[in-house]
Amino acid sequence: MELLFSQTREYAEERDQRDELRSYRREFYIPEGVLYMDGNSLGLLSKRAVMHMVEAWKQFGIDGWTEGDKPWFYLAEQLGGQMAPLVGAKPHEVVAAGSTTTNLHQLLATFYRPCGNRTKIVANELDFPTDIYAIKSIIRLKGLDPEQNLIRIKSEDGRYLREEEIISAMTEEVALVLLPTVLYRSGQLLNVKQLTEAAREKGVLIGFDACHSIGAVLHQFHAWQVDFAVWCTYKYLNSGPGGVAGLYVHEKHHSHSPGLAGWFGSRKDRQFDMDHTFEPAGSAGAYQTGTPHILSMAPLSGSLEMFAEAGMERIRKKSLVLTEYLMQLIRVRLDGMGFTIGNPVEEERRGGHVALEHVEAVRIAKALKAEKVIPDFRSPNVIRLAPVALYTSFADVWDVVDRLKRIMEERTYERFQQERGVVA
Ligand SMILES: Cc1ncc(COP(=O)(O)O)c(C=O)c1O
Ligand SMILES: Nc1c(O)cccc1C(=O)C[C@H](N)C(=O)O
Repeated sequence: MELLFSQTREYAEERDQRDELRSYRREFYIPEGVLYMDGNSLGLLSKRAVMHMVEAWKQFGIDGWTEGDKPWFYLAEQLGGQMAPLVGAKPHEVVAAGSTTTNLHQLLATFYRPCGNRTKIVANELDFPTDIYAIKSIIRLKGLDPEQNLIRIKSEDGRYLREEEIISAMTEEVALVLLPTVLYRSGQLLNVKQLTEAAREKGVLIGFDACHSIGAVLHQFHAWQVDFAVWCTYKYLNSGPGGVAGLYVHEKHHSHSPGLAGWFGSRKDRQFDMDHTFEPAGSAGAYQTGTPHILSMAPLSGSLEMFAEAGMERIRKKSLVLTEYLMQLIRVRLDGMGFTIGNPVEEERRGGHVALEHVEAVRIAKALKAEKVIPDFRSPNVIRLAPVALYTSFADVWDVVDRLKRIMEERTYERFQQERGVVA
C-alpha cells in the first residue's frame, strides 16, 4: 500500500499548521472536547451573523422587509445568489426556500408532465426515503400508479449505482429522472455531467437532490444544463436544524409556471398589487410559495460568507485530502479489526464523507459517542464520518481513528445495546 501521509500525530499537527483554511475553525462553536464528524447530517453553528435577523426584527418590526442591510423581502434571492457559485449556477437560477422535501414537491409538480407514453420517473433503490415518497405522491396526484411508473434502479452491492445502468433506463417511456448527486449512505458521487448529457440526448428532464454535495462538492449545474435541483442547507452549509433549503432551476425553464403557486413566487414589483392573477417572477424565485423563513436564514447568511471567502475549489480540495487521510489511517491503524471502507475511493466518485462498514457498527457508533466522537449510524452496518473542510482538523481525524482503535482493542462497544437510537 502506498502511504501518502505519515502516521504520527505530530504529522497531523504539522498539516494543520500548513492548512490554508485553518482559521475558519475558530468561526464555529465546537463543543468542548468533542470530535464532531457529523457535519454531513447537521453542520455546526457559525459565529457570523447568527443574531442578525433577530436584531433587525427588534429594530425595525414590519419594516425589516425593506429596511436594514439585509431587507427580508429580497433575502431568499440574495442567499440564492450566494449559493449559486457552489453549484455553478447563475445567481437568478437559485433561491433559498422551503425544505428539501417541499422543494422536491414543488419541482416535481412543475417538471413532471406525463404525456402519451412518457409517464415514468427514474429514481433508485438507494435513494433517501423522502425523495421516493415525493415521487410516489406526484405520480398519484397525476392519476397514475407508482407501481407502474416509478423505476428504481437497482444496486448490485447495496452501496453504489452504475451510471450506464441509469442511462440505459432512460427510455422513451421516461418523462423525468431524479437522482442524488451523492448517495446519503455510501457517499458515492454520481457523474452528474454524464447523466445530464444522456438525459438531454434522450429528451428526458433531469433533476438532482444535492443534499450531500452542497458545500462539499462543486458542481456546474448551469453549464451541464441540469434542469433542476434541490438541497438542504443544514449539513455542510451550517444553517441549523430545519434551516431554509435551496433550489435551482435552469434559466431555460424560467418561463414555466410553478406547479405549486404562492404569492412569494410573484414578480417582486407586482406582489403587493394583491391581484388574483399570479405573475411568476422570471427567476428561480418563482418556485417559492409562502413567506420565507427569515429567522432560519440568519445562520445560513453567516455561513455563506465563509464559503465565498474560502472558495469551493479550496473547500473541495481540503475535503478530499481529509477523507483520503481518514481512509489511510483506517486502513493502516484499524487493519484486521473487521472494517470495510464502503465509499468509493476514487476522488471523482467520492463525496464528503467516509462510510465505514462493520458488523458491529451500531454498537461501535455508540461507543464513539461515549468517547466524544460524533459520527452517525445508518442501518444496517454503516458508520458515517465526515471531516468538514471548514472546521475539522487533521489532528481531529487522527484522534477519531485513535479512539476507534482503542474501542476495538478494549472491546468497549460490547457494553452497548445492539439497536439504533430513535434518531440514529
Ligand atoms: C438526500 C436527502 N434528501 C432529503 C433529505 C431531507 O429532506 P428535508 O430537509 O426536507 O427533511 C435528506 C436528509 O435528511 C437527505 O439526505
Ligand atoms: N434531516 C435530519 C433530521 O431532521 C434529523 C436527523 C437527521 C437528519 C438528516 O439530515 C439525515 C441525513 N439526511 C442522512 O443523510 O441520513
